Amino acid sequence: MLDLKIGFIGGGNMAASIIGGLIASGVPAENIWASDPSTESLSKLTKLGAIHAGKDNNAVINTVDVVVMAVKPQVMKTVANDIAAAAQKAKPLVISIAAGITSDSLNNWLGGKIAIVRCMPNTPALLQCGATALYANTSVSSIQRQQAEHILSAVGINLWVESEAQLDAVTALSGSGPAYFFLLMEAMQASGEAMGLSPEQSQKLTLQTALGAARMAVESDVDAAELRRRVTSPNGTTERAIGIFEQGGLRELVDRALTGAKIRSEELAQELDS
Ligand SMILES: NC(=O)C1=CN([C@@H]2O[C@H](COP(=O)(O)OP(=O)(O)OC[C@H]3O[C@@H](n4cnc5c(N)ncnc54)[C@H](O)[C@@H]3O)[C@@H](O)[C@H]2O)C=CC1
Ligand SMILES: O=C(O)[C@@H]1CCC=N1
Repeated sequence: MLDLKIGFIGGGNMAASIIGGLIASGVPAENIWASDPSTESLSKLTKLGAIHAGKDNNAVINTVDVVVMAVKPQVMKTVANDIAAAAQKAKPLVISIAAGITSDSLNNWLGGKIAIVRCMPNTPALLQCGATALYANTSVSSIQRQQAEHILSAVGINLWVESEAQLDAVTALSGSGPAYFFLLMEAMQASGEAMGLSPEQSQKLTLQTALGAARMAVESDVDAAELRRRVTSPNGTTERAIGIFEQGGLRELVDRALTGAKIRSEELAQELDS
């Protein structure tokens, strides 16, 4: 795996995170290629290590075993069409991290019969603390599955889904998910301030509470519901707050919000396919 030549088309935030994670996990920088028209993106990438960074997407395809497509969904079709001839010749494993682009669309834009792993990471990948779900089309071999896992595991945990449609649920849950926790943090901070704490105090207490709760939920051998019950003393303060959340329909609201995100993910796939 250390000899694998890995390329990135599009060298923005997500690509930089994955490249940073790969180098931190021991992948030699000289085995990494990246292309991006932006001089600013390229200079950020070269600061991560001595990777081969340039502006020619086709040069990357012609060189690597695995290419990560890390451009915005809206430009994916143009970029894929531009590299299709080279991809047909070189037949690399193509990993797409773009939201809403189906493996069928990308395969068609690349000229067909391409091994494609479509995945949905999330922004905590920036801290190598991401959660990624992966889906492989039928052209992907078991060795290529391992290569995709190797690359995405550099930025956090990953798991496979067997149906591509499940990626819409993943997008709604973990792709967009960090924003839901940030929203709750914003609301808790505002409430702390309204109750008389300074903005600094409220922010500090909110953020450490979020971090502590997340670590407990991940590291404990009991589930979130049990951890919640353990904070909730009979007739105490937590019970009052949880009761108000439940009466306000928090669970139903969360379900409606995530279902809305899933439907939007399905719509995006149709819009981007046209
Ligand atoms: N931000 C998020 O929460 C998540 C983003 N993604 C996906 O990751 C992908 C990349 O997103 P970011 O890194 O946040 O975007 P970004 O804007 O930071 O990076 C995109 C890069 O593509 C480059 N680019 C533009 N045209 C190009 C071309 N013709 N050839 C090569 N490179 C080109 C841009 O110069 C830029 O550096 C997107 O498809 C997005 O859907 C996936 C999961 C989560
Ligand atoms: O909001 C979005 O559409 C993208 C997909 C997952 C996170 N950001």
